[in-house]
Amino acid sequence: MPESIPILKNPHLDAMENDYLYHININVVNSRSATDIERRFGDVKFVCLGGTKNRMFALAKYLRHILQLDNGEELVDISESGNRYAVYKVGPVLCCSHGVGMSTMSVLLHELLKLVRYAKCQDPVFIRLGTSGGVGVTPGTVVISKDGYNGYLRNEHEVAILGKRVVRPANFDEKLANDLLRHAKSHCGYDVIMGNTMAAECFYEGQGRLDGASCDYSEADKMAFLQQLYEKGVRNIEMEATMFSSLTKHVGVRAADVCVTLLNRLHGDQVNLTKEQKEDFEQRPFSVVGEYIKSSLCGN
Ligand SMILES: O=P(O)(O)O[C@@H]1C[C@H](O)[C@@H](CO)O1
Ligand SMILES: O=c1cc[nH]c(=O)[nH]1
Repeated sequence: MPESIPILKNPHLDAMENDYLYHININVVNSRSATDIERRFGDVKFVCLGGTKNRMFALAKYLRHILQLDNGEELVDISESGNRYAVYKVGPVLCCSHGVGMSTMSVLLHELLKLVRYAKCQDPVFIRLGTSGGVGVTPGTVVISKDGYNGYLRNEHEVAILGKRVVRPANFDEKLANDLLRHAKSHCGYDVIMGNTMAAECFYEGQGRLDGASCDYSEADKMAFLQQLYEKGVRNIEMEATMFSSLTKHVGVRAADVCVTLLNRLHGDQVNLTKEQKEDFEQRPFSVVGEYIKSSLCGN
């Protein structure tokens, strides 16, 4: 497949002289030929995303090591002055924190998608490395998402635009997901599976938990809901997959969601891991995605 530069899906961008990517504090001057942005970011091939700044710092350190790009210099958060998100650049990879949930992630995603367009990146791939609640799987299992399901158990993302309900399909790139799975199976000593992912608007009631500040349903209702999810092939629940898959698909950029499960929701609601267990689990998506990136950069 020939490589291509992301075009996105907004004709107004072509008419803009400059574009200030406000939340990551990157100013794109003369956006039609932004040579400075091309020089700084034109080599980016992978944009990795995850909830927290610390995790993305750890990911950047890990990638720097396995890609043999550690020059001993301090890793710099290039968006620190934006006061919202953290962005680290490790050679051709950006590692970016997106916060909790679709609304915070979508702001960052719009700006990063525009960044790779202005920088003329060749066929960049966006990958979320997250945590999630498992549905019928052993904690620690890594789920590579096939399709995203929303809180109504529909394989779509719904967004209000100009007072109207706009519904877009929520599917991840099939080939990318299969490639990630194939690579993972060849080197991971833990379970890595393909499954559908439900993205909830809320960690508590939206994910059918019994331990939120409010809950108007019974344990039997919760279990029936989780069973319904399982029957739809959903193997994990997090808070970003539908927005992430639908926006990237809509603008023609390949994306994948690789999340470790911290618990099996069929057995409870509380996340009760030790610090060491959590670190071990969070490392798993690093290894799945890191090895994939390494082999892709080597042309395998
Ligand atoms: O990448 P993270 O671990 O932030 O993803 C999940 C989904 C929510 O953002 C958050 C809820 O605890 O964790
Ligand atoms: O159960 C969980 C665990 C992590 N993240 C979620 O969104 N849900």
